[in-house]
Order: sequence, then structure tokens, then C-alpha cells
Amino acid sequence: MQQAMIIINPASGKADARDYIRSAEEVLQSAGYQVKTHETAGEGDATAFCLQACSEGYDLVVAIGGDGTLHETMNGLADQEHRPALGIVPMGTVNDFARALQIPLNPADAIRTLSSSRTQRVDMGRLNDRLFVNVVAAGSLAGSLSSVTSEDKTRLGFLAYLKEGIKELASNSAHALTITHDGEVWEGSSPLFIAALTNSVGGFEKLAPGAAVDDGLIHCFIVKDLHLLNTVTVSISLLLGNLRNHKDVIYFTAREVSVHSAEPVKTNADGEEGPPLPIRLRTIPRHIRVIVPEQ
Ligand SMILES: Nc1ncnc2c1ncn2[C@@H]1O[C@H](COP(=O)(O)OP(=O)(O)OP(=O)(O)O)[C@@H](O)[C@H]1O
Repeated sequence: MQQAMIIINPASGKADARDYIRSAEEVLQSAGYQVKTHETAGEGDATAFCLQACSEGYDLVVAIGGDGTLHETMNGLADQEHRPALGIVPMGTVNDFARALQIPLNPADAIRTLSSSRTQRVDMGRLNDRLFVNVVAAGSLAGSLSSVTSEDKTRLGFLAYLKEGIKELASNSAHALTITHDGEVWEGSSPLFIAALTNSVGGFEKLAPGAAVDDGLIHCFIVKDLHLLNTVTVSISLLLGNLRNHKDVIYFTAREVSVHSAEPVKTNADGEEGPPLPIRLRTIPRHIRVIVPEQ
């Protein structure tokens, strides 16, 4: 019999994740799995449970939680020889990864998807010695994005980031960055560098419309200048899904990118505060199989 492990964060979303355990277990049992369910109690638990699932040869791990729980679960999968397939039941406020894979954002619908026979291979990203699944940002704006509150994310979605970003712009502070990729070097002053693996960042699906989850590429944006006037035009390009063509934005794709600065510069990884610069990013192409809807 196939084995599935459910990893659930009871505190995620509106803290009603537990209401979905029974129906997730039933769908998986009907699909022929023997199911074991683990609740996380705090940081690191989802990674530990996932490592256990890998070493015990589980066929499937289902993460019920927000992007934080998913990030921790995928960190458990990353370096293991046996990697179970991954099922996702989004409970958070943003759920970028589910959006990028067209997994329903409604938990009950996502649970029904768990019986789908279709899987999709997806890239993961390495950020220094850890992993990211969606996006890394560096610069003064990236640091301020880590302070977006859960309440604002729930209320405003992507606009919460814009709000925090505009606040930061008032005290505009770009940093001298050195960005190296594929033998090319860019040096200049920038308030924001973004590296995206998928097309969904902060709940907004138009940042990198061309990014596919399995293209093996990091989609990078260097914003060269964000004085108050061109913030408006950069924001409009962003909303139209056309950021890469803005005159003050450099866009490129790469399999490996390094970002350095002589100044202390903060980063944000998958919506949480990341390590300060320097950072080195790499893709691990098509590393994980995720259950996605049949259609
Ligand atoms: N039982 C628990 N109680 C409180 N916090 C927990 C518990 N289990 C895990 N956590 C922590 O909760 C953090 C946030 O979880 P997660 O991102 O899944 O939900 P969320 O914050 O509602 O989602 P989003 O970030 O999309 O708003 C995780 O990083 C994890 O370390």
C-alpha cells in the first residue's frame, strides 16, 4: 500500500486548518494511501517531519498551511535521495506557489485535487546554504517587505507590499550592488533586485509572466532607480505585466547569480527575512514532483 504523510500547521491562515484534516485523510485513503498526520508546533517541525517521510520511503507528503509551511516542507525534501511527491493545500494569505501551479486556493477544492493522477516537476532554488521556492529580493526595499504584517497581507494582498515599498521610498536609499551572472557583471546603485522562480510573487501573478515553474531559470530584475516620479511608471509597468521592458529595469535570466555589496544590505526570501548580502542563487531544475489538477 502507498504511504502518505500530512503535515499540517494548525496556526496557518485563519487558524482553521484543523477543520480540513478529516477530508484530506479521506481523499487520500480513497486514492489508496495509508495516511499518517503530523501537526507542527513551531518553526522547523515541517522540515523534520518531511525528512522523516523521505527516510521512511513515503510516496507522498501533503503540506496543509501557508507559504511558510510549504517553504519548510520543501527544505526537508531538497537534499534527500528519495523524495516523495508533494501535495499542497494552501491555507495562507498569499499562497504564491499554489497560484503558480494553478492549484485551487480554496482548501476544500485543493483537497479534491490530491486524488489527481497528474504531477508536475518544479524547479527549486538554492540561496547560499538553504533553499527558496519562489522569490528572493535584495536591497533597501526588500528589507522593508519583510515587515509587511499578516493583517495587511490578508487585507490588501499585493498592495500591502506596494504600501510598504512606497513608505520605504520616502526615505529613498539605494545601495551599490555588484551582480554577477553567466560571466557578466553589473555594477551600480539599486534599491531593489528581484530573483523569481515562478510567475507569482506576493500574490501578484504579473511580475514575471514568462517564468515557468520548470524552466530551470531564475528570472532577475534590477531596478536601477526609484525616485518618486518613476516609481509611478515602474508600478504601472508592474501592474501591466511589463516590468522587464521598463527603461529603468534590467531583466535577464540565469541559472546562477551572485549579489554583493560593500554595504550591509538586507534580503527577503519567500516573504521572510533572508540572509544579508552577499548571496549566491542557483536553480535545481525539475527537482520536485507536485500533484496538480488534472486539467
Ligand atoms: N503550531 C504552531 N503555532 C504557531 N506557529 C507555528 C505552528 N506551527 C508552525 N508554525 C510557524 O508558523 C509560520 C507561518 O506559517 P505559514 O506561513 O504556513 O502560515 P501563514 O503565516 O498563515 O501564511 P502566510 O505567510 O501565507 O500568511 C511557519 O514559519 C511556522 O514556523
